[in-house]
Amino acid sequence: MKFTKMHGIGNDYIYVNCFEETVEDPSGLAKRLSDRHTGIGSDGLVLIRPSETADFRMDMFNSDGSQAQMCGNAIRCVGKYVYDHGLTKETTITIDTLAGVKTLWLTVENGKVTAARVNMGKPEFAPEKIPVAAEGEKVVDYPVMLSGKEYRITCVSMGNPHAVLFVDDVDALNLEVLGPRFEHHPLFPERINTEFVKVLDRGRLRMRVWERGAGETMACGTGACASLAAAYVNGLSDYKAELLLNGGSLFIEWDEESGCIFMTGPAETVFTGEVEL
Ligand SMILES: N[C@H](CCC[C@H](N)C(=O)O)C(=O)O
Repeated sequence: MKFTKMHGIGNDYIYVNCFEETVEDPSGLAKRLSDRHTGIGSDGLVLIRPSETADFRMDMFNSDGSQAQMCGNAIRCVGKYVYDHGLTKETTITIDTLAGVKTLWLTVENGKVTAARVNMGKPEFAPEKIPVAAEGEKVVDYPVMLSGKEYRITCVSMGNPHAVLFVDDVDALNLEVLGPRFEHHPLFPERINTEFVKVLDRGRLRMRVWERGAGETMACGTGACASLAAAYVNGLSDYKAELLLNGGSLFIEWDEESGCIFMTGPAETVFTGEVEL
């Protein structure tokens, strides 16, 4: 099977062009090929497929084999892949996902896509739609006991579930310990992506993330959107901010008129290859 390795500020995936390849068991393949010793090495697997309702379809699987509704860094790379490989000549395209159809505006330099702006849709705060097993209209600045310590979380869905915490020093956190405790907490029936955010100022947020099904990644596009939304509703940021992630920056803006969040960031190709299945 042919594949292309791509990343969005270090959040790296294996991309398969399903116009040419057939993938029988994407969940099992994601687990096998994501291994950074016995596989190709990645945060997961992304299938680029035809769509009846949009220009293309993206299906995304974490490195543990679980399928996610949406992936911000991956959708920018899908936009890059389809343009660079001549599957489209358009620079405004639509990609269908389990979180609905997303619109992308591609930045082309020297004939190749270097970045994309994505309409990530509206953040969802209703607990039952995230889902979070909590009462009330929203889960904002909500106390959670974890290993004898109280944390305060704000939960948002960008199609996939997020819990955002505001902390004083993200680099001091032991995510290997803390991350799984949030990911598998009974509050989250479908598990959770957890973002740990330090507010540098109202326009700059430093973020680390423990991703559902992947562990700590270098970046998380949906998580960056959830973090901006959470910072805004907690009165900690303006409606737009630079999100400083381990792998680089994403620019996130919550458009008041449409209620949608827009994400802008780079997309890069690392290498192409073939793998024996
Ligand atoms: N781990 C996430 C999917 C990948 C999201 C992230 N890599 C992004 O860029 O949005 C989940 O299970 O919901």
